[in-house]
Amino acid sequence: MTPPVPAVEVRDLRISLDGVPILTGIDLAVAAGEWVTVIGPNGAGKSTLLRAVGGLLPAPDAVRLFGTPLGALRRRERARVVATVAQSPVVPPGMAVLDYVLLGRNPYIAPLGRESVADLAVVHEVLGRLDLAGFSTRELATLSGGERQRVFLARALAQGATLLLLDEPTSALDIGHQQEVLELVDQLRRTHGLTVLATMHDLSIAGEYADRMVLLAAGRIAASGTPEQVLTEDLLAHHYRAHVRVIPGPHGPLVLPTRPTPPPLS
Ligand SMILES: Nc1ncnc2c1ncn2[C@@H]1O[C@H](COP(=O)(O)OP(=O)(O)OP(=O)(O)O)[C@@H](O)[C@H]1O
Repeated sequence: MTPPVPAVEVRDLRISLDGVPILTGIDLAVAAGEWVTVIGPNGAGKSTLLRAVGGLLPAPDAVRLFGTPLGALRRRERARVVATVAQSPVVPPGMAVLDYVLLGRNPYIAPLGRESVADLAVVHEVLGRLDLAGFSTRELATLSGGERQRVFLARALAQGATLLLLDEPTSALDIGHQQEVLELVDQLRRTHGLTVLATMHDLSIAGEYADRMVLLAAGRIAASGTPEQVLTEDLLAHHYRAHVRVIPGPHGPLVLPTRPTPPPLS
């Protein structure tokens, strides 16, 4: 039997930016329906990896989405397959929330055409799911950081792509909204077969939702495997230079930062 085609297949990905090597020799496969979270210290290359997988950096042959090389997908085709929530998306000045989320439907609207009733229905449904219905006429720039982050996710969900790339999707959210958003993504994964490739700095939350994790350090994969295999005190101490305790939790390891013993007062 031939193995199923992965949603994401990255082979020997090398990215340099302004002549500086950022990613070197990355190999990664994400199965359809899987949730993989990339962790790693600041500057490790996590966002760069997501941008390359999303087609926002040139990697036409090193990345395949559902078996098709990125370079063979036209922009509109690509947008129906993969939706990205960037770390700090551009906020168009003066744009209302509803119009911004409607941008997610562009891959389905003919050039110079108008959105259909079905497009608007998708947008309203997504706004409702993300607790944003009351914000639809508000100017996006006036929302709080957390409200805006939910709008960015809403736009990606309205895109109807089967692969979601989430770069720090919950960094501005309070713990209630963090759980709400991640539970929604997980629910969509189960009901709609979404595949998720995410980056996160909150390691305990990352481990609770991911099937597999990848630890990126200095542009290379330093470890990958289940959350239990990657979230170890030794790996985190080595790559983050952090003092942590890792204890078993009900849905994955819990990573607790612990202060190093302070020197005695002289
Ligand atoms: N245009 C550029 N020219 C040179 N270096 C760049 C450029 N863009 C990004 N970099 C560098 O690439 C490295 C990886 O950046 P990236 O944003 O992918 O890291 P990250 O792991 O997502 O970090 P963080 O956790 O801080 O968000 C960083 O050292 C960054 O300074």
